Amino acid sequence: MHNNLVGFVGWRGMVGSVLMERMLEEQDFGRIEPLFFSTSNAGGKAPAQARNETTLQDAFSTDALKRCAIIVTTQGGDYTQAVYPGLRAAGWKGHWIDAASTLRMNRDAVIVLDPVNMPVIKNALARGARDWIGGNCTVSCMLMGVGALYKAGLVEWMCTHTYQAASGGGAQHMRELLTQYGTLNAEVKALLDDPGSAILEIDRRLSAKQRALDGAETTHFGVPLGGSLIPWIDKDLGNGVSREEWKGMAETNKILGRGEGFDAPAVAVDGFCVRVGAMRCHSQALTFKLKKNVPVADVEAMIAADNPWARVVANTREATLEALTPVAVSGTLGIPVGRIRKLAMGPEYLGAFTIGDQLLWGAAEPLRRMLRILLDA
Ligand SMILES: NC(=O)C1=CN([C@@H]2O[C@H](COP(=O)(O)OP(=O)(O)OC[C@H]3O[C@@H](n4cnc5c(N)ncnc54)[C@H](OP(=O)(O)O)[C@@H]3O)[C@@H](O)[C@H]2O)C=CC1
Ligand SMILES: N[C@@H](CC(=O)OP(=O)(O)O)C(=O)O
Repeated sequence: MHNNLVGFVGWRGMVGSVLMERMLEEQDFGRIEPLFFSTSNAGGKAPAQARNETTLQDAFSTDALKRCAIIVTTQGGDYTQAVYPGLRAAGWKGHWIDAASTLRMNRDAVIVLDPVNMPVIKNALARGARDWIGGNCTVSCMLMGVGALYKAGLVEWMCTHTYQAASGGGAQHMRELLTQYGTLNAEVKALLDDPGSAILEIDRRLSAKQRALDGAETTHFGVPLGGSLIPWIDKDLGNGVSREEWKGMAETNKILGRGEGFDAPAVAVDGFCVRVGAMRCHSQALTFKLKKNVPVADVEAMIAADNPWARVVANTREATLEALTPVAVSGTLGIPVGRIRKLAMGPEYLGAFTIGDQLLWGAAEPLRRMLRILLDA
């Protein structure tokens, strides 16, 4: 095993491309010798970041993968399932950093989000852990925003209702959403151009077109998302809960070092996960039952002080429209938390709204930072 050889699988995909961009911005490639893999073009030319290893390696070759001290994969769960068990069975003892959910709940795997769970990561490093998995995008973005309340032990339970972007499904889903918007616009364009046209006629035609969108325009979402929403994300667990909703509680607690396998009891987290027509930011409306009545100003101060990316947005209309929308957040590492206020149910009930770019903190950034942690260890 070559000491600073870091393998990258999935680097040209959507999450992988965001990871490459961030690594270039942070000059991470100066610390490593990258080895680029491909599932479709082994033997081809590696990207410009390659230095000595300029040929794409076969991502299914255990021998090629075994050369790496660290493997970072953003290729997806099917790839992890196909390759990881055989690689470990072949005796590979390197570090595996992965965006996919496949290994997340394995006993020995750590869900990495170091601004929130550095102690959990350090403990795992000390006991020789080697599997470092990025969390679900909604969970990671939420904890980057309001992790301070969990760290302070203030949360009795949390209910989250999400507004998740098309990008969570992948690049093809983003394209499909935009295609739908285009088709719908074209359907009513002439009426829109005529200021005297009747809005109910526009609405009637639009609804008819949405219902009539052909299969080619709903291949990925299954139904129209443009001008609509889909209150189900990921698999049906068969008990009325979607897999995305199940991850909310399972992953939040695992990231925080609570629940099964840890000494601290789990915090109840539940709610509904909804796909909306946003591009790459996941938004969430949060309801907390706090263990005690904490003044809003104290909550705001804790969130603002927790990490350099969480930002409190004043609970005013003007500030909300300026800073608390997917459009304002997209492509940035900032995690705004706004609409912070006490709810009518009582002084322990707190509401908040938070947004995160699900390709940055939701996917690529925790992996990039875990690589740095391993390089610094
Ligand atoms: N999308 C998301 O929001 C999140 C995704 N993840 C995880 O990351 C995994 C990868 O997601 P994502 O990046 O969206 O997947 P992509 O579909 O964008 O990329 C996955 C792979 O597809 C291959 N590919 C085929 N055609 C193309 C093309 N035209 N352009 C680029 N790549 C192409 C590439 O492999 P090759 O180069 O080998 O051909 C690439 O690495 C997911 O399966 C999931 O496990 C995790 C969190 C969030
Ligand atoms: N399921 C998320 C995206 C994702 O990839 O999540 P996970 O990494 O938990 O499978 C979404 O659709 O928005």
